[in-house]
Amino acid sequence: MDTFPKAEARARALRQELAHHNHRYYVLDAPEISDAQYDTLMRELQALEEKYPQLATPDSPTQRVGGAAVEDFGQVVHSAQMLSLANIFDDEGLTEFDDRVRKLTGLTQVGYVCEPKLDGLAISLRFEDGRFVQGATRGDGTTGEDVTSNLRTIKSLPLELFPQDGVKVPKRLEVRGEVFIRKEDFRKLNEKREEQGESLFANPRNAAAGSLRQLDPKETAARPLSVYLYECGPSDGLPAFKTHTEKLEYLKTLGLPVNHSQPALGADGIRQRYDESLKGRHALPFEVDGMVVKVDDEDLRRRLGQVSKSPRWAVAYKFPPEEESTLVQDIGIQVGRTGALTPVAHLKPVKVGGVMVSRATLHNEDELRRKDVRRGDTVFVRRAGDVIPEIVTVVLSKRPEDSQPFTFPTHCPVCGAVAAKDEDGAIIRCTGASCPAQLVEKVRHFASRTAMDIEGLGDKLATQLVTSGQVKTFADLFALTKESLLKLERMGEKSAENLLASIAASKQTTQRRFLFSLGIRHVGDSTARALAEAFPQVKALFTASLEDISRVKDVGPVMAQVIHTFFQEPQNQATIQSLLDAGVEPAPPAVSTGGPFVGKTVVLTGTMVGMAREQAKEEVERRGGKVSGSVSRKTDFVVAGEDAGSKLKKAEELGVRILDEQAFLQMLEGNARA
Ligand SMILES: NC(=O)c1ccc[n+]([C@@H]2O[C@H](COP(=O)([O-])OP(=O)(O)OC[C@H]3O[C@@H](n4cnc5c(N)ncnc54)[C@H](O)[C@@H]3O)[C@@H](O)[C@H]2O)c1
Ligand SMILES: [Zn+2]
Repeated sequence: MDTFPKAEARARALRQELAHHNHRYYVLDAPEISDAQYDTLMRELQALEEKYPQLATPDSPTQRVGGAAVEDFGQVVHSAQMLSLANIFDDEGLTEFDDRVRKLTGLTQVGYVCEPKLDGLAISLRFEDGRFVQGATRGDGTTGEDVTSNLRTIKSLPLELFPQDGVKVPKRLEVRGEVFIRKEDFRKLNEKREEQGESLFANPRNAAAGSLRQLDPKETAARPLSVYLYECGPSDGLPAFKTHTEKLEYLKTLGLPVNHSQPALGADGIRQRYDESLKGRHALPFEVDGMVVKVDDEDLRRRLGQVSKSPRWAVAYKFPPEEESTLVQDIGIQVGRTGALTPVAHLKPVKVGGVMVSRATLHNEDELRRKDVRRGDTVFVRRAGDVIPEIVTVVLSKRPEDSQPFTFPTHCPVCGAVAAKDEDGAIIRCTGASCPAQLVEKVRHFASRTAMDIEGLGDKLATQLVTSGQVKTFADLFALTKESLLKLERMGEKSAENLLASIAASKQTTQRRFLFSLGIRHVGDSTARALAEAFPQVKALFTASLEDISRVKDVGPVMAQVIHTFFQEPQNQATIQSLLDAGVEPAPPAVSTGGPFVGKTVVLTGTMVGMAREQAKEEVERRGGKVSGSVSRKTDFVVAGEDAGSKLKKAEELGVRILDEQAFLQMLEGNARA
């Protein structure tokens, strides 16, 4: 049970806590907790003050607007107070609001307007004789900060009013609205800050506030801010508006950027608008944290008046939060199907965007390092729409003193093989050929047509074999039995027999196919061929040095490193050994010790009908010949296709032996082992 002394102590603690968060939010633009968490604290204090009215002090955060104006800026005393809005969070709150309005006005149905609640910061602008003369932040509602020079840098804000035909420029106009930053601009701004090693903004609202409240207007000019206006303050020379809608129309005729506003009749009309705007929330180019509901009729507004810090005629109907702060309990490494090691933050579970979130990906090592997320950190987590949750920023002010940067593992946490960086430098991958985390993908590749060519072993079967535990390494494929295969779902006798036959047939393979099937990163078919030629025996690669491998045709330094690491890995050596033990016989490429091309220099000219130039070259080289680009006395044969020109002529002059396509093919076939 609540007792008064306990409630009093709690209220004092809450006030202190809220004051701290107000300072971080309004003055420093660097909150430590999410808006939803702040709202929860606020509601707890409000409930206590309602229960024990003697606890409500005039300086309680429940009674006051925003935070104090920072003195570094000039101060502006508002000609009429700038208020906050009361919040509602659910349908019950909406019904209460509408009931109260109807009771106070005596109406059975009230006309409202609904507007996006822009998530930025409130400002007040003054135009005199059509010229923009002063702009201020809300501050504590009574006194704001003079940010005139900064506001001048906002491109969408006219510095001079240009009314449409027939509309008179008011003598003095005060307008109120919201400065905000578009999502796209926010993303770019944070990217730029990241590049420059500056701290990131937790969300667009803090980015907008931080950008507008710069002491140097040049800084503000570099930040892409926008502004929408939604209210008039005390002015001189304005028409008398009957409704809010009329007022907004008028502001538009003056050339001012005005917030969207839509009519809604009664609570049901509001409900419909709320559903629509909740659905349309992500399609908007700017962040909204709710919908503002306002009584449309200006006269009714005057009758309803205000309570301590908010008008009675309006309310902010908040959306479910998409951003929360929480604790990083641990950072783990996930190994994906392609072997990529992905850091994942394990979070203290928190509800974001309507679902419980306990994990957030950190994408890769670079991202982790850039954001410098550590165990024990408090972070802001976002989940907008269906997007996967992500960590936006770390709350540095809450980082534990003994915190250590996360060190990325050098070995795969699943199988223990060395983890190596991709050539593009972003992704770190496990190099283990039998790493269970990557096995499905690897088995599928192993069996594919250009690899071991095991017919019938596609993605689906590979998944079944791996998840059923029948295949833990490639070699297990050769130990499969009909009996074990029949245990798999939807596997019939016939398909099992066919599969076993095609597995058995695959044992007679070539060194090229075998090397390709191992799934070494970057080793495609042609690299496999070059490797096979240089290393006809696979086990020679276990002891090959990096230099040996670099000498292979078309193998660059990055690839050489990958290949070297692969064959050094004991796990991979074991896999290869067990494949050989299972009876796989990779035939070395045919090395020609005899035949018409050994040691001969060949020149190819003209167009051949049955074979591309590249292929003809390979065929000659495979038979121990050399292909040269020009004809000389050292040339042994010239192969002349159709339309052969000067090279053919030269060969004739020099008396070099000339082959037409037909003769060339016959010579190839005479020594035609692939
Ligand atoms: N995370 C934190 O630490 C922390 C600290 C303090 C405040 N806050 C957040 O700020 C809120 C309180 O701030 P507040 O007093 O500015 O109230 P508010 O932001 O909930 O609502 C009032 C404000 O809404 C804005 N607004 C946007 N669109 C509008 C429209 N179409 N018509 C009228 N006004 C519109 C105006 O700036 C107005 O001042 C809290 O509920 C919380 O969400 C968070
Ligand atoms: Zn692994």
